[in-house]
Amino acid sequence: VFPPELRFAVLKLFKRLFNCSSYCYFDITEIDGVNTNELYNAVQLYLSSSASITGSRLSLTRALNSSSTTFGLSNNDSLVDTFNGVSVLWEHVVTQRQSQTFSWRPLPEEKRGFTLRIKKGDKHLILNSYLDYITEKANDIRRKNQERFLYTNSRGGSLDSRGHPWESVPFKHPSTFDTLAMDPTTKKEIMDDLRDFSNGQTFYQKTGRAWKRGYLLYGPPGTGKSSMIAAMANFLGYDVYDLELTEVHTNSELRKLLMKTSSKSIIVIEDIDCSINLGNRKKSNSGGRQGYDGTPHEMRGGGGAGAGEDGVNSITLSGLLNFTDGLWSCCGSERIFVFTTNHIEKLDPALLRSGRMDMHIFMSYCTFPALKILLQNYLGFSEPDMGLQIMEEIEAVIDKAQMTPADISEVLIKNRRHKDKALSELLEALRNMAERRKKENWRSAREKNSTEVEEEEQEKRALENPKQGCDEEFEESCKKEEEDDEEKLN
Ligand SMILES: Nc1ncnc2c1ncn2[C@@H]1O[C@H](COP(=O)(O)OP(=O)(O)OP(=O)(O)O)[C@@H](O)[C@H]1O
Repeated sequence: VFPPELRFAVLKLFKRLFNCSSYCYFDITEIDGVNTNELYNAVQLYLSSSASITGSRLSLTRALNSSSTTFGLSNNDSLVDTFNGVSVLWEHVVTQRQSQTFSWRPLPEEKRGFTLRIKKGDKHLILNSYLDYITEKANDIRRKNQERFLYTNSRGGSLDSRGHPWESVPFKHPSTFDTLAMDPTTKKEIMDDLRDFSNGQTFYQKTGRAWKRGYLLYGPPGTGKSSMIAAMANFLGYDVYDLELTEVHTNSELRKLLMKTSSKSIIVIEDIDCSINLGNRKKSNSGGRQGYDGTPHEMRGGGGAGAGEDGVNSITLSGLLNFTDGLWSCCGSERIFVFTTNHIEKLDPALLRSGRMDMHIFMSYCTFPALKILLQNYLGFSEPDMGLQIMEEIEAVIDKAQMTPADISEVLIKNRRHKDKALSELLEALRNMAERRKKENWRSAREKNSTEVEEEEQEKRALENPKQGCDEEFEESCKKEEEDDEEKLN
């Protein structure tokens, strides 16, 4: 007759009334104010794997695309765990959130939490060490499972059923630093830098710096920027937050998203030049550019629908920099920011200034050392194969061809069962491409030349007929004055 929530609440009340003298209770809620409570996640993971646990009813879950099954406590069920000879009781408390509850943002329909019951006499003996043990165990489990997630911000800033603004799927990108074709020295530098960063807790504490690092990956499409991010995540065992800026409409939305990211994560903004109008600076009267002044930057391509001129409703470059640099960037630790762009020349110098992005990494067209890595991975090449005559011919042409690793991979995949055919097709593709590049360079040089000649001729004409030039200038200045007057009148 009684609904389960009521039954549970009455039972809980009774239990507390009768046990109040001998037990104490600790509530670990899923959402702590605005932040996800990491202890809740740790307890959930710990309970899902602890062999010492005995429970009669467990819930089994397997995330979409995940290979592992986890079990946990069913809603409003309890189980006993033992630590250092002391028995404790865990209850998983799930209640419906009251719809009339006032909140500044939509909250999940269900309120979840764990309640830990410990005998009062045992509290001082185990509480702290038990919670430390659980956190450590949960981290071990995560590392062992290599379970990492790829998060993306939900469309239009909506929240999922658990009140998270990020949607997640298990992250299983196979790219590693071994599979990444790039200059070995740069690769080693990046790996050392990442290693130093993840082992650098004491250093960052000692120097008073936020434990975060920024990388800017730039280069033509298909040179491996996304693959590099995946390799970084796999190398460090971090989660990836793929931040779709066009779905974020205000700086405060951006801040909230950042607050909901966990530590040991890589926050990625791909194609930064397309996501936010970074070229927007104060224009002088003549239309020329002035330095960055923090004025609002509207979203490009309609992504910032509803973005207002006053900056209330739009992402600004300063907002983005606060996000990576300012106080807000420190609301978590051990975080890496990665921006990618195909057009570094379009980026605002404010983003490129030293201290903003710690490392600028150029992802170049395929070089010969990078090609060797692709050949090893795709065709199983070994050292003796590298001495083949055709390799010399390839080496001679590869830089001129300016082919991306993505294009070269395509040729190799197609012929992966026939090494010789793969190499000869590759050489042919490289030669064709080198020829095309030569023609393109020649054409653009010719265009440049003809523009220069035209300009020279114009100058010559102006010198020969100075009056005409003066008249034109005079006319131009009159026109400008008229325009200025009109503007003032308006
Ligand atoms: N440096 C590389 N090493 C190994 N594989 C690569 C490399 N670059 C590209 N590839 C291959 O090409 C595919 C596309 O590369 P990727 O998406 O990483 O390039 P990108 O630079 O991020 O391109 P875009 O700028 O278009 O997003 C990858 O799946 C990978 O197989």
